[in-house]
Amino acid sequence: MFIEPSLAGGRRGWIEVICGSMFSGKTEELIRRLKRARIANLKVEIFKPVVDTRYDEGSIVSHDENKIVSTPIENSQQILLLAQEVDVVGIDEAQFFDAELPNVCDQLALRGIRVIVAGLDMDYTGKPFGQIPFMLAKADYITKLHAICVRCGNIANYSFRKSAETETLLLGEKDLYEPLCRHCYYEEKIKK
Ligand SMILES: Nc1ncnc2c1ncn2[C@@H]1O[C@H](COP(=O)(O)OP(=O)(O)O)[C@@H](O)[C@H]1O
Ligand SMILES: Cc1cn([C@H]2C[C@H](O)[C@@H](COP(=O)(O)O)O2)c(=O)[nH]c1=O
Ligand SMILES: [Zn+2]
Repeated sequence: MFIEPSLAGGRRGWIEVICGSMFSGKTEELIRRLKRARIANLKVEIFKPVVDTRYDEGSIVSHDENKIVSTPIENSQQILLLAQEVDVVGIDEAQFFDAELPNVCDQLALRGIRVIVAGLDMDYTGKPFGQIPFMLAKADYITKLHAICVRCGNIANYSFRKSAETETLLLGEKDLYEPLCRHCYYEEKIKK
């Protein structure tokens, strides 16, 4: 389990990245860290891309319906304007943000802000997703989570798309995606 670094020795910003497949617990872990920051009386702001309209427009919501209020934004630069006087910034579904995201997170960390970014590390084809690989390169702390493979029960790091659509951005849940281990993922891919 991730334990917050000590703030002793003055205020220093840093970047945490939580990555993994769908259903691996990224949103739950993000919410857990943000709630603990609030318990510590830190000022927290939470952002998600406006394209993610699943569940609730004004909150981030986990697959188990654990939720926390967030601000939907069009682009990553808006975070710089909206995150004034805050101690902690949380960003969910970060794979959907634009190419400025790593730079924005660097600037926030330089302001002394703790930045916690959660997102899918791979898209449905198994390729690195959006800015997440760049965020992993910049991160001070990385947590990779795993779901459970719905075919064999091993740990899953792939998000298998069940439908034939080929666009990268396709919002969905269990209707469209299932978490699979490497072995089961490639077995399914061959069948397609
Ligand atoms: N195959 C699965 N493996 C693990 N968790 C699953 C699975 N299917 C459903 N879940 C549920 O999803 C929850 C994680 O949801 P969430 O934090 O929203 O994940 P993520 O943001 O990574 O998609 C788990 O606590 C569990 O209750
Ligand atoms: C793999 C993959 C996923 N998506 C979409 C599907 C969901 O709406 C989100 C991921 O949500 P989660 O909190 O990680 O479960 O992303 C996509 O658009 N394209 C993909 O390749
Ligand atoms: Zn499997």
